[in-house]
Amino acid sequence: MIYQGVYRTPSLWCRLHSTYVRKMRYLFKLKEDDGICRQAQNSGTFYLFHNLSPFVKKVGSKYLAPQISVAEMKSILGKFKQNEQMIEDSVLIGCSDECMAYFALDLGSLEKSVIESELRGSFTELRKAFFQLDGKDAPLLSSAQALLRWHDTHQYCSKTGQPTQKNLAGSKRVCHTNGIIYYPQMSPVVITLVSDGSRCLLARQASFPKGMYSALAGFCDVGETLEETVRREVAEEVGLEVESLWYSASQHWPFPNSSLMIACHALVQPQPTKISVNKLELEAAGWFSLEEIMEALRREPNPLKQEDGSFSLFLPPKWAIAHQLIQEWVKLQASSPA
Ligand SMILES: NC(=O)c1ccc[n+]([C@@H]2O[C@H](COP(=O)([O-])OP(=O)(O)OC[C@H]3O[C@@H](n4cnc5c(N)ncnc54)[C@H](O)[C@@H]3O)[C@@H](O)[C@H]2O)c1
Ligand SMILES: [Mg+2]
Repeated sequence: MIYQGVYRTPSLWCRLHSTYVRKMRYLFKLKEDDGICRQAQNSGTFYLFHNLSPFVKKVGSKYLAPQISVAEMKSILGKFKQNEQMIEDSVLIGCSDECMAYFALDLGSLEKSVIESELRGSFTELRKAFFQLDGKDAPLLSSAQALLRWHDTHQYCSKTGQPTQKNLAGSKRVCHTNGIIYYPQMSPVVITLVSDGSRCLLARQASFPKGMYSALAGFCDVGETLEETVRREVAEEVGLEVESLWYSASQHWPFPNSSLMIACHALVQPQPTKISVNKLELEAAGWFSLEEIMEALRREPNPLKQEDGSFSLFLPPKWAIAHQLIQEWVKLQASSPA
């Protein structure tokens, strides 16, 4: 009872809870209550997409993701003679410290160029814009795209074949024929930086930009623990046995679909450390010294052709969790006895 009373008295509510707790409780209510979510849509802001490409503005070498007001949204929909109810197709992706809700909406059914000239920006592939996005925009657009994609591909119940309906916030879809509730999914992926104590192991797939090497990554199989996935992937991809491992951090990753990247460090026995590369998975893999890694960290994350035609080693951009793993490994080397 006290709890409910507090909820209804905003000033007391604000005094009793930190900004973070207030935001989380507010988002929870929006996901649970379509009525409150509808009100939030009428005062919130919108990140726009067109067939899953986010709307961005280029400022110098950076991309910014503008938040479109509900008034602007209504004006755009009016220009296309679309019903304002289309706003309800949006999905909730967060809120400001003042509890103003952020939504994402895909306007793929409307003419792209008209929206672009109206709002003076462009719908740009997320892969192209991702690494030049502002620190706050990248995770928002990444989860927004993942959520919009999931709704687009889960329009029908896989049991009955009947249409499913999203709740206003987009945190679930329901098949009203049999009551099955579908929740957005993501695939767990481990990403592991293997070390032998003095060197670290990096690998590249043929699809990577020339010269880029990263930590080993792999999807979790059903039933596996994270530890089992790390051990299996290292054995599968480079033929080594992990001796010990520890968790570092995690990151949502939008490519090619929605993944939860779980980053770990792993140690293998110092001897033998001969790599046997699984050519079905990787183009190349190798051990790199601290000096080589430090030099690569100073380089821009772009292909750089050398005189002999080969490409200089470069590492994933700062945003990628692989980069953070490498930075941590460098710090660890500096702090551990020679
Ligand atoms: N954020 C980062 O720093 C970073 C760095 C490296 C890789 N990654 C990501 O890690 C992911 C996994 O790496 P990988 O490609 O080496 O994985 P992987 O070694 O498991 O090999 C990929 C193969 O696994 C199979 N697979 C099994 N489950 C799958 C699923 N749920 N979705 C798609 N394929 C599945 C497919 O056959 C696919 O070709 C990639 O999507 C990549 O974008 C992120
Ligand atoms: Mg892999």
